[in-house]
Amino acid sequence: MPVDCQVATRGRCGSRGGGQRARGLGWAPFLERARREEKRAEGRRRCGGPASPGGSLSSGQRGRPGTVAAARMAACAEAPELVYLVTGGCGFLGEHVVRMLLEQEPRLRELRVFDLRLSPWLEELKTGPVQVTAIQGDVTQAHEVAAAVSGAHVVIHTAGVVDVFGRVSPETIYKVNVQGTQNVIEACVQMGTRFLVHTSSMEVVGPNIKGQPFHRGDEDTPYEAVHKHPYPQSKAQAERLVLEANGREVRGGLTLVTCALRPTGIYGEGHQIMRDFYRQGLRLGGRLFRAVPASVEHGRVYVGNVAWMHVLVARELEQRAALMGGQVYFCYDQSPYKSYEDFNMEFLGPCGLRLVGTRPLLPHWLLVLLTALNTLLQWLLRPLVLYAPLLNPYTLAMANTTFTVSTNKAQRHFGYKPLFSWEVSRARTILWLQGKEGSAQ
Ligand SMILES: NC(=O)c1ccc[n+]([C@@H]2O[C@H](COP(=O)([O-])OP(=O)(O)OC[C@H]3O[C@@H](n4cnc5c(N)ncnc54)[C@H](O)[C@@H]3O)[C@@H](O)[C@H]2O)c1
Ligand SMILES: CC(C)CCC[C@@H](C)[C@H]1CC[C@H]2[C@@H]3[C@H](O)C=C4C[C@@H](O)CC[C@]4(C)[C@H]3CC[C@]12C
Repeated sequence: MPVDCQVATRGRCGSRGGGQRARGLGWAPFLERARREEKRAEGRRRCGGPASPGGSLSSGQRGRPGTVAAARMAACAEAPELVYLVTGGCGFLGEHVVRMLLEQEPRLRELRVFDLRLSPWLEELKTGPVQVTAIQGDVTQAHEVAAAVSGAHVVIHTAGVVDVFGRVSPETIYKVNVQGTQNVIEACVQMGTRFLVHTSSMEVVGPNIKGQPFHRGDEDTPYEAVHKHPYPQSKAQAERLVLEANGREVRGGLTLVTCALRPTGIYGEGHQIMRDFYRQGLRLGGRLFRAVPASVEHGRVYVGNVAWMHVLVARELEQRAALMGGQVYFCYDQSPYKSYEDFNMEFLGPCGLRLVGTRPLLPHWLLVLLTALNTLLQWLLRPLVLYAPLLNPYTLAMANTTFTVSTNKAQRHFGYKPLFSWEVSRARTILWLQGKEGSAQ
């Protein structure tokens, strides 16, 4: 249920600037409510009033950074005001999607952020021109999802359990990732919400259990997608549900338009595994030891670009429903193709760490033995303590198997171009790692 709801004092049709990051919530509630009502009325006068969820989205602003104010003005002149729901909006990716929407979607009236655990940074967003509604809820609870979806024009479903370390039971992974996604679909159908963007994963494709390489493949590259691990299995099942739901009739008689995005390994501000490697390196006296060959390429993509792609897809889904509905898109940008460890060193190096060895220090068979030992320990210790190291048979196979994408499908279908260059993505990630800057906690 909505636990809070706030509209800021600036007109929704006015310039946005960087105002979303402003702090300070010291207004008296009644004064704020009055201003809110006044602004709403003004917005309605200037923008022609809100539309129903089943109504038209009226596309148009294929916004690039810096054009938001103009786009907002233009949007207000003709478009309805939109309500977006982001599930998992307090997660690593979710936070970036939320911030990106506030910066880059000029037609936004209300942004609902739905998550199991709400983050404190949501507070600062409530001082901007868009109504940010924080909803503490669980995607496995159909009624909670339905209540959150009710009245939304677009749902961006990023919520999920991301676990390849054995921290979460397979049952929970399935319940959240598959049943949760089904609940989101059913809520859209019941509530008449037409546009659903789902965060899938490259792991829906691979690496597969045979460890076959996928070298700069695209969405049509043939690959034997066979999984045993609960996480990729659940993501594959969820993606299938989303794609199959495309074209279903929603309340009001219109059809549901769905789309799935498949990021490769995401990095950027808020990436906890990167931080874990950083801390581990510091503990080891500023060194990390190479474990996988430098020749293995592992696909990575900057979180800001993944968020940007979500925002663009959501924006373009209506106008290009016939083309984009039921489609999958890999998330890509200009991040270089490198091994998992060499890529991490792009950030950890400038933070003072060193990767020791030009070749893996331990022979592969020993690493495999270590992963087996970790699996055994995890099982033995389970009744007493959760032992979930980074290295297990699955993560070793992932790091050891070339899996990179090279595609321009998103560009062809909806004009996607990365918003952040590799240099900027790298610099922002380094600053965050050093604790100097960055939105994600
Ligand atoms: N991190 C990656 O490298 C990566 C790569 C490809 C795809 N993805 C996908 O992107 C999405 C987001 O991943 P992330 O890395 O940001 O993970 P994350 O764990 O940081 O974020 C997931 C969010 O979902 C929320 N959530 C979990 N269970 C929930 C429930 N039952 N109800 C409501 N909210 C719930 C969590 O509280 C969290 O805020 C996931 O669907 C994941 O499969 C991630
Ligand atoms: C040096 C290695 C042997 C140490 C182990 C690295 C391991 C923890 C890394 C390697 C690959 C990583 C995954 C990959 O980037 C892609 C995804 C897809 C996404 O949907 C969820 C995250 C995940 C699984 C990364 C998790 C961490 C992995 C396994």
